[in-house]
Amino acid sequence: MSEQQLKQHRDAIDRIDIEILHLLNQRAQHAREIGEIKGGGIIYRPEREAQVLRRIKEQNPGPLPGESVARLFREIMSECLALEKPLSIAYLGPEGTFSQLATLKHFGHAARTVACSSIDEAFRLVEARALDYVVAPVENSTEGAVGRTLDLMVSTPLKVCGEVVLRIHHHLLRNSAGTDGIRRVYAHAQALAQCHEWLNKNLPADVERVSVASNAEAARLAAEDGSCAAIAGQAAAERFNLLKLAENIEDEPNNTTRFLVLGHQDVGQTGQDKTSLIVSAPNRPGAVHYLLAPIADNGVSMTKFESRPSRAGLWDYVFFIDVEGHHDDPNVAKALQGLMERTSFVKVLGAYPQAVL
Ligand SMILES: O=C(O)C(=O)C[C@]1(C(=O)O)C=C[C@@H](O)C=C1
Repeated sequence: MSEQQLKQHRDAIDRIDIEILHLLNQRAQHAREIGEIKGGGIIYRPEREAQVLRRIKEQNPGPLPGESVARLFREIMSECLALEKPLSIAYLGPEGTFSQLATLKHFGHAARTVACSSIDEAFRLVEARALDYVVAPVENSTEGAVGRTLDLMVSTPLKVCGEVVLRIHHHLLRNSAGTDGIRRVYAHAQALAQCHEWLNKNLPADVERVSVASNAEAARLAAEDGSCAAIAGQAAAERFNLLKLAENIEDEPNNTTRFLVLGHQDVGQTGQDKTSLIVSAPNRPGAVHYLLAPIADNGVSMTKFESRPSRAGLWDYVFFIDVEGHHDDPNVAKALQGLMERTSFVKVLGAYPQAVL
């Protein structure tokens, strides 16, 4: 390519950048005015955000991939929303955990993310309205349910208003190159379990595996001691300036964690929603089958079914159910009505848009 052709393209990019800049600010101005119309009411509108992102993906002419343009618009909306009112989001800290990554993926980088020392504390701060929303891990594709989040959902007055699905990649991290001299590997218990096969194959048997409270804590410990390594994600590697000795060491390549976003609001329909609920059933043969019949009878698909012992009575169970659709969609509303006629305890946790990113 000649110098002259290069210059032509760069001149075009310069012009386009200024156009984008003006358009972005026009967009921000509209958001600011919407903020005034809302007048101190609820600023964050998950249903509208999902519609904006879906529309961008559908209408994207390329060559940029749909996922990439959606990510860019995620950040644009995050900045526009912050002009209306900056949001504060509680997550299970410390900084650099997958929970923080999930929070940023869902709310964008203009949101203020607040690291909490436990999932309980994160819920409590939002329940007390000290922070606006909480992002809590609820299930992992290899490790299953996150029990503490499920237990908190039974009693919280908060409502589910969104979901985030995050691909989990684990790396082996150290403060110097090479695996020689590693005596110990720190990781969260779930990360140790998710990388079990890889560790068996790639590290000597006498390397001690020590579970700690979070992957970020593991990275912090490895940063301090050259004879230790950590298993953690990209964010923790960056935060503690560690080298990646091996990337993507999780045994299951499709390892994903699903998080729920909880706040104080009901979310409207978008046409591609989920509803989460908790029901109880007595410990009797056929009880669950009888209870769930209205879901199938109304053509509603169930995307999750998780049982946990109820704390109320010995051997009674509560069931965490996700169905496709919004509780105001006619078929879902009928299914819920049927459920309520068959059990004494149904708690609708919320209806929210299916994850877009
Ligand atoms: O449409 C709104 O209600 C807005 O406030 C605008 C906007 C956006 O930037 O598109 C910003 C924040 C909301 O969560 C949804 C959308």
